[in-house]
Amino acid sequence: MARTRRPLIAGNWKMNGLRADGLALAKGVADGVKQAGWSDRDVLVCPPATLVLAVAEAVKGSGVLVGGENCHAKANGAHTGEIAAEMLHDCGATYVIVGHSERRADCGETDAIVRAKAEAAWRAGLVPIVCIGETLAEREAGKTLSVLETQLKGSVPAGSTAANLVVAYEPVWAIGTGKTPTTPEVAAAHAHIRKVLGGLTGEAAQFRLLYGGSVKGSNAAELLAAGDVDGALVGGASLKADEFLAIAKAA
Ligand SMILES: O=C(CO)COP(=O)(O)O
Repeated sequence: MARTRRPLIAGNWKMNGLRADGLALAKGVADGVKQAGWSDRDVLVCPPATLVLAVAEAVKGSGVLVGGENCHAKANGAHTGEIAAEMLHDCGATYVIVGHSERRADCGETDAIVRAKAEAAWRAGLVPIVCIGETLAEREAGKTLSVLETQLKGSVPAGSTAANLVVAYEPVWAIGTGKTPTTPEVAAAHAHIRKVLGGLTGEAAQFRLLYGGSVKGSNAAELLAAGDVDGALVGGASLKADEFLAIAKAA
């Protein structure tokens, strides 16, 4: 299929992976990507912070990109346990996920905090992947599109372009549940996201919009073919090299 936007398949490993497993997974992905020789899509792995440096070294030369799962808004300072975007960049990352719903829920991250983190990513030379998505209660109340719009307006900084920012639509109720929206529902959400981004930035057509939430090898082709979907943000299925590669192949 002719695409105007370069697909991005991103794996979010979440809080999974000790060194041996993480390195084996990274090598498996790197070998598969090298063998496939893709020049028409990006494959990104986002390991826990403890593995960013080792994974970046393990995938060097394969074309696989590396990202962080989160960053702090500040470049340094008295923030015990936090990780600056500059530190991720220093370890070989080129992307960072910000505003994942697990962090919004677990750590109370607001749209304003997410926006500050996206700006921090730019400061460090990283591309932020800004996550948005409705809860089941919001979907059932018919509020999906308005929730996405509010999150976008609050989380996407001024100065965002298709080259410096990616948006991931992850319905909270689809994460880790095996449930997914229907293809028309995904397409409707992505069309709305693109429209809102157009209003915010004036250049919506080229933005890469990822779908995330229970993406697997078996449903990737269908989800990736939905209108305005330019890739996937994959959780559980990114922990198996073969399955993650199958998803990347479907892009
Ligand atoms: O949260 C996700 C990716 O960021 C999706 O997780 P699952 O693919 O495990 O549903």
